[in-house]
Amino acid sequence: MKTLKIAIQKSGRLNEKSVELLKNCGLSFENYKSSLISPVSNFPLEILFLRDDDIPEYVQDGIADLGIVGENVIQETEVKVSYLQKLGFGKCSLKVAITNNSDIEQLSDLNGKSIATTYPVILGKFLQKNSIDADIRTISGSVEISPGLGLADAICDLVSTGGTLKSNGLKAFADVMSSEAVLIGRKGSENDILIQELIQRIQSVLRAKETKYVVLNAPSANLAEVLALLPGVKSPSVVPLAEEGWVAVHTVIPERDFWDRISQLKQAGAQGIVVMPIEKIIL
Ligand SMILES: Nc1ncnc2c1ncn2[C@@H]1O[C@H](COP(=O)(O)OP(=O)(O)OP(=O)(O)O)[C@@H](O)[C@H]1O
Ligand SMILES: O=P(O)(O)OC[C@H]1O[C@H](OP(=O)(O)OP(=O)(O)O)[C@H](O)[C@@H]1O
Ligand SMILES: [Mg+2]
Repeated sequence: MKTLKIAIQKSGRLNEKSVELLKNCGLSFENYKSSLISPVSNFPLEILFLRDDDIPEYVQDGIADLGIVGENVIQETEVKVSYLQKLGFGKCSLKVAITNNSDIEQLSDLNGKSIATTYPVILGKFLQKNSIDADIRTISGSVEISPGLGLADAICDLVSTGGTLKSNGLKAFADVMSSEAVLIGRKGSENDILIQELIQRIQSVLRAKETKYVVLNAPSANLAEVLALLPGVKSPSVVPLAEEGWVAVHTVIPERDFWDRISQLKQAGAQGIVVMPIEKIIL
């Protein structure tokens, strides 16, 4: 039987979440820091642990069938791969940032300036699109210190909390792209049966992450009002309680409108609300 290969980051921002996602998909493997390849014992899959920069090309060239990597790295390496699934972690933005005391006020002020980055390809396209003629200084890391060292007038780097910019006396100036981790495959690989199975497992984990299993008690007289607040996977389950005139309602509700709903439910007479995490939702 064919064995798939999936490339994930060996260490760094995406490693832990990538391993966690695969484990949550029911895949059983050892995550030795020293080994660069790990077989999955209960699915025809091998996991390759790589530098994230190499993952898009490995997938494009068929050395790995699948990869988990940030969209920023895919765009920078200009590979031709299929985006199979956004994964909801590793969220960040690529931004141009300037020093707090900079005289740069609008995009056109970047003309003639130097910008340090580890993303010369994406930045080059952004500058071209905005008809800006600036000098791109490609460096391999610690980009945020370059204006302080007099190496560049501005930087283009990844930002999430903004803490690194702030601690280096910089402020965000322009958004270049937003990014998150994605599952990629070779062009056409989405038709492969094993890959489809893996995507389905990943989707069931992601769906479950976005939702909570809620059990609550409510007076039967208020049931209609409570049910109107609870869209279930299909329809909420209603179970009579031992105490006359009360029911227990079981349902699945999206995390994003969770708190809103909880307060509305309480107003509608719901009590003893228990919220539980869900491992998988298979549709
Ligand atoms: N501050 C951040 N918050 C959230 N996600 C981030 C952040 N910084 C980077 N990322 C995402 O995580 C990916 C990996 O970041 P990391 O800093 O570990 O990369 P790296 O140092 O290039 O790692 P490698 O050693 O594998 O080359 C980035 O390409 C980006 O998609
Ligand atoms: O906005 P913040 O939350 O401060 O995050 C931004 C920082 O995160 C990334 O680096 P990382 O910490 O991954 O280290 P690296 O530069 O060694 O890759 C990025 O290159 C920024 O420096
Ligand atoms: Mg890298």
